[in-house]
Amino acid sequence: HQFVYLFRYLGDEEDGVISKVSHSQALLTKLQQKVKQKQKQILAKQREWTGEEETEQQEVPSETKDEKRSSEEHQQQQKRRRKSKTGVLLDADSNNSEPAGKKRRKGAVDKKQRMASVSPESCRRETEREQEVEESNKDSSAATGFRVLGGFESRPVNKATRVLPQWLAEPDVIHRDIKCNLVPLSSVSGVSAQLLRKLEANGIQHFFPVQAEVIPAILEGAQHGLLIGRGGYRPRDLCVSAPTGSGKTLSFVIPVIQVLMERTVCEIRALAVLPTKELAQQVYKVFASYAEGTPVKVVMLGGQRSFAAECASLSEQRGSVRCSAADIVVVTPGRLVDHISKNPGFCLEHLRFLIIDEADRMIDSMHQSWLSQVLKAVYCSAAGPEARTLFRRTEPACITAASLSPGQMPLQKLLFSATLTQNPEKLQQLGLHRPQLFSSVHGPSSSTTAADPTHKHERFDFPQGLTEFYVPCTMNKKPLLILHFILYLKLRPILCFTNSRETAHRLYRLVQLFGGVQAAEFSSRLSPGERKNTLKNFEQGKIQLLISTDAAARGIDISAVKCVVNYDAPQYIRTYIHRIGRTARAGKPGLAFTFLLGVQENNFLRMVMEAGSPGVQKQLVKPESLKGMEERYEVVLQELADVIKVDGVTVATSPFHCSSCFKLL
Ligand SMILES: Nc1ncnc2c1ncn2[C@@H]1O[C@H](COP(=O)(O)OP(=O)(O)OP(=O)(O)O)[C@@H](O)[C@H]1O
Repeated sequence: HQFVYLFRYLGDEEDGVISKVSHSQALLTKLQQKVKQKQKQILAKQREWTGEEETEQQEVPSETKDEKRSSEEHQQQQKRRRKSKTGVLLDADSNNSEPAGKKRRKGAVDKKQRMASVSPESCRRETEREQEVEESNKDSSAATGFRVLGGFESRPVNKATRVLPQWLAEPDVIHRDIKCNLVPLSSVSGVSAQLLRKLEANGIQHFFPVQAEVIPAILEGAQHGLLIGRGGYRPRDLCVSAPTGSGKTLSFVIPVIQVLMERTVCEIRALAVLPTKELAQQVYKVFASYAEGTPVKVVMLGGQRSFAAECASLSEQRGSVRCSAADIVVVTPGRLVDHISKNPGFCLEHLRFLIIDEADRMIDSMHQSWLSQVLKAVYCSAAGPEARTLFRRTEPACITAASLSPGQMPLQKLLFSATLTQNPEKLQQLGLHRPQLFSSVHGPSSSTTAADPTHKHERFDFPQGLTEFYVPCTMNKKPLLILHFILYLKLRPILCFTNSRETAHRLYRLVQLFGGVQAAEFSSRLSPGERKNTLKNFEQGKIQLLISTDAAARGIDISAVKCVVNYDAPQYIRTYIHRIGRTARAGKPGLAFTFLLGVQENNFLRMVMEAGSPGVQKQLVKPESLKGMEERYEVVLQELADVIKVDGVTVATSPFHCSSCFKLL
């Protein structure tokens, strides 16, 4: 294009030379002259920028006004072209606002900095490469009169290594093997006889490894009373990453009740935030059970009752004084924000513990800004008259002699998850104070990988008693497989996960129509009351097959679940870990099956192995094993189409969306 442009430009200009030599030769000569002129101009301008005397400029024949304009236009066009091709200017440009000399100096500095940050060997290679490019540029410049741009060949780039903060890279290790690392209750000091008796009464003879590590750490932070931590400093925030079913709940319930047992003030001093109503209900039950018989009061705010009823449950009349009826509040983020903003009686100024269970999921729900609202409510008295009271607290800042006197009521954050993120940017959103991480390791062979901060994939712990299988299948065999598991292999109760509530509902209807299995569904199609009853029935053994969305994937503790089936393969490793973690809890054995279509096999197996799974075994089900059910299945599919129509399930949102495709369910 540049050539075409220049030829056209030169062709418009008639002069006497053209009549003597051939047209093309004349054009070429003219072109070379123009290029030389341009180079001289650029050189002159560079000198001008660098403060040198402009001498050669005068030797350049002066251009007519039109030529100048055309030349400028040409430059502009070239510049635009270069920009659009490479995104950057590759040559010294007189229209550039940055002086060329300055550019050169900057380039040299950049290069120096680059050189300083790489190894001597790569330094040498880079210099050699640049010299080669320069040499070839010189040769071609001499031959053609053009400056040849270069240096576009692909070069190896030094990989950036991920460096974790020390607290994440070097955690306090929790033993993964529960059974071999049970700790006698009496070995953990600081737990009152009353709580120990309660533990024993609930069938707990030993502490699990996570409890033996975390309970003393929380108690230590409150050893010198509620006001100060060890050595007079604010206690460190704690993060706990331990496998599903390893007993994380008791590792915060016991020490928090222990610390708050001396009921010095009637105020909310612990807040446990959980992502769903069902989980909040479950944790509330554990808190309530261990707080019974102590002065500590626990209140649940999950939206099951009216807002007014929840407000009333938070305060009580003591003579003429109204005070908090709750020491510990268990809450979901939505309801928490409602109480902070609409309930004037909801006071967090005395909050000592903020427990964030399923912390990675809670970080993802940070858009609800629940944490910033909690912190605002916690530190709101700093500027008011209460600022002079014993419980004065200010926003955490640098520790100075002045900031430590008088003592402040600290707020300690306690984070728990089986899949705690290692992403420092995500964790930063929580504003952790000198965090301490407790984490389990993956066994001797892979422990170095787990601790290796440069490892590309996040690795997690899998429950020890768990055996993982995958079942290769086709879409239309999936319902038959689940029926086969229940009716012939007698694997029950089964917790079965689908990726959508529509699939959960249709599968539930199909199993119902097929008969012979007590099934139920669990998803957002159900009201909170219905979900609560369904879980209760499942726990009591009244349901053999519970077909659920990921609503039941996290935290739900039902010890009877012997088998988890991923009817739909999970998309994310975290989802997989939480789903399969509904079985093999508390060191018990459990089975997890994942139904995989041919196209899913490789990706799924890679994802699971990279996450640190000890291995997923292939489980083949012979087609003959399903033969006996096929006739009935065909009949049921016809009935199902009508049932689904009545139920009003949006067929279009489903992957099985035409009547013939119901066969694919
Ligand atoms: N020391 C113990 N001895 C016996 N059973 C225990 C002990 N600690 C906890 N458990 C039981 O282990 C089960 C799992 O505990 P918990 O629900 O706290 O696990 P978790 O680590 O929170 O799991 P998830 O990550 O799935 O939420 C519960 O039924 C609990 O009662």
